Amino acid sequence: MAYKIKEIFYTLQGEGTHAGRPAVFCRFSLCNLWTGHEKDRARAICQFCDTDFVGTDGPGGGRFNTADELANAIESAWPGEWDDHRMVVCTGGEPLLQLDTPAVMALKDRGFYVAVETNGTRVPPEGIDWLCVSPKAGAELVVAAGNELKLVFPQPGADPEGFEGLNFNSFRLQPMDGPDVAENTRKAVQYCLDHPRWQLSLQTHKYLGIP
Ligand SMILES: C[S@@+](CC[C@H](N)C(=O)[O-])C[C@H]1O[C@@H](n2cnc3c(N)ncnc32)[C@H](O)[C@@H]1O
Ligand SMILES: Nc1nc2[nH]cc(C(=O)O)c2c(=O)[nH]1
Ligand code: SF4
Ligand SMILES: [Mg+2]
Repeated sequence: MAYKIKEIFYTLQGEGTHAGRPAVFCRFSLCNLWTGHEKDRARAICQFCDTDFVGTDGPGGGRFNTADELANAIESAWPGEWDDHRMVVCTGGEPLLQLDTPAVMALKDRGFYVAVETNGTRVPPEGIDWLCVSPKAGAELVVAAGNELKLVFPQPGADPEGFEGLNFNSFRLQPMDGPDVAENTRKAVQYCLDHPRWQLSLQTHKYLGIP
């Protein structure tokens, strides 16, 4: 199967438990909750997306015909040394529309710790090392277990209490970026203080001005 990839780039994981860790980001094209076109945003299921995942025209992006081709491109974005620390973050768009077992295995064969950022509407393939699920109001959640549940907050129709019984090791609130980010950050801080099972996840790359 061919993989449509928007961009491949090396940066620090900005969010969640692994914030600060160097990783290659592989951003898959396509999402099942929004076309990615601004004209469709108001009627999308997920309306607050901060990401351009349309097409294959970003740095390092393209169509990769096999899992090995994709994994080779990701490997070539990792700096030459430090091979013991290889990490890839598969994101998008919605990576689980395309990421399959052959791709995960090709990455693990090359020594990568494979992390995935998903909206939780698709069953993940075997072999993922770190699964971060970010549920969206109005979208059926089919992934009820994983490493990290990272809820964009506040989201009318997706209150944190609704997810507390799921099988995750870490529960995070990430302030919704956009015009109200300052207020959303204050609300997320207060929610964590009042409900200590929840920890704050900041999008640190945005504060740092890195990709
Ligand atoms: C662009 S999404 C791609 C992966 C997947 N489709 C998902 O939604 O989890 C990557 C992460 O950014 C989060 N995100 C998207 N838009 C955001 C926003 N406006 N503010 C804060 N986080 C946002 C998502 O919830 C997800 O955790
Ligand atoms: N630095 C950085 N960290 C991230 N963590 C999750 C991201 C994403 O878009 O999925 C992201 C991103 O786009 N950049
Ligand atoms: S599910 Fe993820 S990629 Fe899709 S529109 Fe929402 S935040 Fe963006
Ligand atoms: Mg991002």
